Amino acid sequence: MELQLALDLVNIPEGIALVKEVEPYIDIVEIGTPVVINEGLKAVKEMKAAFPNLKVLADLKVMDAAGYEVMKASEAGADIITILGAAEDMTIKGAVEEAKKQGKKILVDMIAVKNLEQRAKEVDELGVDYICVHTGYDLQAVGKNSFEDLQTIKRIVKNAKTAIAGGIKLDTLPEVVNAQPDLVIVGGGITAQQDRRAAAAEMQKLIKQG
Ligand SMILES: O=C([C@H](O)CO)[C@H](O)[C@H](O)COP(=O)(O)O
Repeated sequence: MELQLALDLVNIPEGIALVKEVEPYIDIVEIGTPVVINEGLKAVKEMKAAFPNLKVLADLKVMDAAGYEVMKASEAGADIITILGAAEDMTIKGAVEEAKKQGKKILVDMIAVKNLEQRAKEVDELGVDYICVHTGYDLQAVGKNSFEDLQTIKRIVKNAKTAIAGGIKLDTLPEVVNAQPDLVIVGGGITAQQDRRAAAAEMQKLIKQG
């Protein structure tokens, strides 16, 4: 099980400073969608240059023209690129094909997918690397989480690795770890804590024990 730190509400220097605090405890650093919108793929490039030993995920949430977007993110240094599960099959196939060419991985974000069982099965057959259940900020705000959805994809997915994102905190991490995803994605559960290093260290401990 791996731990991914999601950076969403920072600029590039703040992001780099934050990763410096928690580097020993994380496996992957995510350049979140808001950071990509504000800073572009330069954020991926600078993060990879600052931390060549960490995997960098570009949270592009690709919906169309995946071959081109995956190529650009790969050129910037991303190791993993996200695409939406709601995208057309041919878009997801395009992403997988380009990622293979570039030696990169594709994570499918199942945010807002209505028939999770059916879509997870379909997407799994398209050869993606990760399938991620995700409760976005808007549904977190009304008290939702993806813990049940994680059980669902653990049952359905046969080939891809499983991942979970959205509002995971230290007190809810044990429930997540119990379900044994391959990847746990945490943003505010680390970045919004007073002692980020301690939060990340504790999370890594729970994940490695699990
Ligand atoms: O993907 C995310 C969200 O859609 C904003 O881009 C976050 O990175 C993801 O939800 C993890 O962040 P937290 O919910 O703060 O843990």
